[in-house]
Amino acid sequence: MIRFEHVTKRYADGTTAVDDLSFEVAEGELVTLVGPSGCGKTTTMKMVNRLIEPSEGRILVEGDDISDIDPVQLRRRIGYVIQQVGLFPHKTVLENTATVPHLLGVKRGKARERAAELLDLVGLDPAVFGDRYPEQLSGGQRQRVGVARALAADPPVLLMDEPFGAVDPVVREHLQNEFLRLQQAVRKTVLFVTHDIEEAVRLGDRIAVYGQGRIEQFDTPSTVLGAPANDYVADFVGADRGLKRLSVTPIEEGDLEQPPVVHLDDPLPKELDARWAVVLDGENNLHGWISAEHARVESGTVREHARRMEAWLPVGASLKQAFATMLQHDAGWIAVIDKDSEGRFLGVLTPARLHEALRRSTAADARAIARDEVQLETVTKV
Ligand SMILES: Nc1ncnc2c1ncn2[C@@H]1O[C@H](COP(=O)(O)OP(=O)(O)OP(=O)(O)O)[C@@H](O)[C@H]1O
Repeated sequence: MIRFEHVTKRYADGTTAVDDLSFEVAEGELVTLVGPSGCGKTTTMKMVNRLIEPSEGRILVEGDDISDIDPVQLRRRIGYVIQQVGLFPHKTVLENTATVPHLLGVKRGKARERAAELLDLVGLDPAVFGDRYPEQLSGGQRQRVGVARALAADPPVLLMDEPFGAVDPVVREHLQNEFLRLQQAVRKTVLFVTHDIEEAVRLGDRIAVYGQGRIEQFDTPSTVLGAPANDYVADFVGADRGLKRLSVTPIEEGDLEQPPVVHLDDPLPKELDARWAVVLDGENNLHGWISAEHARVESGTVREHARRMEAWLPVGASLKQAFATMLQHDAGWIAVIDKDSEGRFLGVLTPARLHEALRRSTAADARAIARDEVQLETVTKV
């Protein structure tokens, strides 16, 4: 847990970089700090590991006031990943990763074993990359070593300052996805600084949108995109926030349409009240589809004429993935299957249903906010 209580940072020249900041990152939560250049994100982050001391207020890490902890001790409890990874150029990848545990007193052999595990975890085969030097890696690979090294001491808290800022957009997205997968496994308490709203939305359990030294909104990605707290946030998240919102809204079962369904061993259906039917196997798993026109003029069983269905997703995938899948396969609809089974068919998502799902989620957030406001007012009156 990281907790800011009324923290202000004034630099010697009078600049107030952070002004009366209070918020909390819960245990195992990933909070992204996002905002324009110079708004105080890095200052916020560096106060957590005492690279910068606050002028006022206090910060707690795992319940302890950090001003009571020796900075060196403190930094051992906190992993730190920055854009310019700062790997030791004369040490191999494995040595770089094993350095911190070794400093903490772990025996060399054990530290190297742990380092190899971590490299594996961040997607670098230690047998291939372990003995290379940093200059023999791509930018994306160096960032992965940076993440592995930050995790090496198994710190409960991770600070990440634009860790994927220096790589191209494709590698960046790849690293983000890998990092999300990793975070599911290790569940660290993470404070992640970025100036890229897309990145903030994709990674954060919650997002803090910064104005000048202050948080303008602190909420889940879908609420920030669907119901920006004020004009500043609306402007910052962009006029295309509806599109961004697609990526944080999951497909739910209630969004799906139920088209006609036939089974592989059925005779070809002669009457269908749609232009196509979904084809399922004996266990109601998705097999493919068949067009009504084709079924009417041909003979035999469904199995002989069914076409494979490539455009499908598990329930819970994002509406953005749904949209991309439709475009990729030039499909007017996509099949949605159960995520825990072998592919049990649940229904289909059409463009109209996708649009409804998007409106449903925007409306739900707007209602939730209205309810909060009502409750706050009631409390104030009492
Ligand atoms: N040592 C310093 N002395 C004086 N002012 C500083 C110092 N360090 C930062 N600032 C100022 O404090 C403000 C916040 O800086 P900070 O680095 O926290 O912003 P940021 O949001 O991380 O920006 P960026 O995205 O550009 O890294 C800026 O106006 C900056 O110029």
